[in-house]
This record gives sequence, structure tokens and C-alpha cells, in this order.
Amino acid sequence: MSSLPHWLVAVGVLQDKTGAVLITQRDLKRHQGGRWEFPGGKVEPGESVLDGLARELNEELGITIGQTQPLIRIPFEYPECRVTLAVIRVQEWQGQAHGRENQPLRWCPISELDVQAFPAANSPIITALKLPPFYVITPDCGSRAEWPAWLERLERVLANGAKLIQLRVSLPPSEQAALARLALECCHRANAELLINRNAELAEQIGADGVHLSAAQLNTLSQRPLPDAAWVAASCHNTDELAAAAKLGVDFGVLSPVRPTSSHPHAQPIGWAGFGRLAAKAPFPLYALGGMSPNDLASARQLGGQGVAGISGFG
Ligand SMILES: Nc1nc2c([nH]c(=O)n2[C@@H]2O[C@H](COP(=O)(O)OP(=O)(O)OP(=O)(O)O)[C@@H](O)[C@H]2O)c(=O)[nH]1
Ligand SMILES: [Mg+2]
Repeated sequence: MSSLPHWLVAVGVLQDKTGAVLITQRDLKRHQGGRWEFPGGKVEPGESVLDGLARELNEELGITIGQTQPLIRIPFEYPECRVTLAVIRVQEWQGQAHGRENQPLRWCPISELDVQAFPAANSPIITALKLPPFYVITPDCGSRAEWPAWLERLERVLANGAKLIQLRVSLPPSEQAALARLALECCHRANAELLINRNAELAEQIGADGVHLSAAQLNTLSQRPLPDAAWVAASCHNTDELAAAAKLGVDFGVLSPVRPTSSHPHAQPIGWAGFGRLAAKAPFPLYALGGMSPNDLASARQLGGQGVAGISGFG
């Protein structure tokens, strides 16, 4: 156990009608001075996170918050202190947000959020803001005769608005590469991103948007298999795998099985309570997987999850 001071920090994410988020600049003389941040501050003894958030956003921005939703919870250790950032989406508020402490303030489009300008603990917040609510995993695909129907299904999923797809097919390498190229074309035409299951070399070779690592791969890799510009995601099932994924520096994870699932009939489901408990410890956005449908989004989000992942029910 570290002897560094620990603060629970309530952090608010406000978005305007265009989706731009409110960021403010920290005073030069304070911890992480000069960096941009999301407004908020330390939760005081006896306060709940939401009470602390309401007080801080009133003090710093002069607003009164209404409806909120958890975004992500991030444990992080700086050389001089430990923080747990409880990051909350503020969906409604009253009053005009302004820098009540004369701090510079701006509304920044999500695509322009630059991790380098923020404290190191903030990267997962920016990732969470960039990732969509659904992560769609493709069903397996067989011989070439099956490809047209498989691609048609992918097109349908994309037409329904899916923005993040994981290609998971068990084909011989050359066939897998050929199908991956076709899938990537479909995804990019629809302004969606494609991650390749387990195969970082293939992802790099065809210019896919990232790789999705299996839990077993987490222990065989000593560093991220792709550069920061690409997504590196991982499948996790327990605390140890989440810790291994964090150590490797993955961008996001998938935690399963939340419910019983026919694809893994012998795996013990962790339930929503298990998902919530583990999501609070994972320092990266986490999708719930296992018996999920798009209707489960609200449950996942309420527990601080990024969203839901699945194969069936998403087309
Ligand atoms: N508000 C806020 N704090 C953050 C962010 N990221 C991050 O690492 N922190 C850290 O969380 C800690 C507490 O935040 P704070 O300085 O805003 O606390 P506060 O408003 O209560 O200020 P005070 O203690 O000077 O009165 C600081 O160490 C800060 O560096 C962020 O995005 N927003
Ligand atoms: Mg503050």
C-alpha cells in the first residue's frame, strides 16, 4: 500500500449541442499547473461524489447541475499523490458556465482533445469520449461461398450506426487477410473503425484501426503491439487480466461474461454487480460482454462502463 496522500476527485464532463466539451486551464502554481483539465475538485469528507461535483462546478463555473451519468472511474498514481478520478457526464445544468476563478475556459471538439495538454491521469477520459457505446464483434465466417452473406450482414450493422467493429474469424491466414481487407473497406466507407482479433501484424499490414488482444496474449507481450495512434484493446475476465491489460497500456477492454452465453457455456457469469466492481478498478474504458443486447447500454453506463459489446443482436 502506498503512503502517498490519496484524493477522491469529482470531475465533470459537459458537452454543448455540437458535442464539444468544456475544458479549463489549471493555475500555474497548482498541481499539474498550466495543463488543461475537466472542471471539478476534491470530494470533501462526508460528501458523496455527486455532492462534491455539484459544489465544485458551482464554485468553479457558477452552474447548478441536473441529471448526470457516470463516465469512468480512474485510479492513478502521480509521484507526489494518488488520485481516483470519478468522472461524471453532466447531462443537464442551469446557468452559463464561466470561469468563476478567472481560469481560462474553452469548448473543445472531442477530435481536438490532445492527451499531451492534460494531466497524465486524463488519457482514459479522452479515450472514453472518443469511443462509441457499442462494440460489435463479427460472427465467424467459413469458406468464400459464405463471404457475400457475411459482408452483407456487416453492411447492415454499419447502416444501423455501428462505429467500432472487431473482426473475429477463424480462417487460414491468407483467407483471413483477404476478408479483413474487404471488411476494412466496408467499415471505412461507413466512417467506422475495424480492429483485428489477436493479429497485430495483419492489422498493421492492411492499415486496420487496431488490434483486439486475447486474455492469453496479455501475458506474452511486454509492450503495446501497435503505436499510440492505433487502438489496442483486450479481452478480460477477472482482476488479474485487467491489471495485465493496464500494465500493457491498452486503450480499452471488454469484460465477460456478464450474463451466461451460448458461446462460452462453462464460464461463470460475473453479473452486473461483478461488472460494476471491476469497472471501478480498471483504469481504461470497459465494455460489458456476454449475453448483451443494445438494450443493456443503460445498465452498463450506470455502472461506469463504456457500453456493451456483442455478436448477435447488434445487426
Ligand atoms: N479537477 C480536475 N482534477 C484533475 C484532473 N485530472 C487530474 O489528474 N486531476 C487531479 O486531481 C486533483 C484534485 O483536483 P483539484 O486541484 O481540481 O482540486 P480542488 O478543485 O478541490 O482544488 P484545491 O484543492 O486547490 O482547492 C489534482 O491533483 C489534479 O491534478 C481533471 O481533469 N480535473
Ligand atoms: Mg478544481
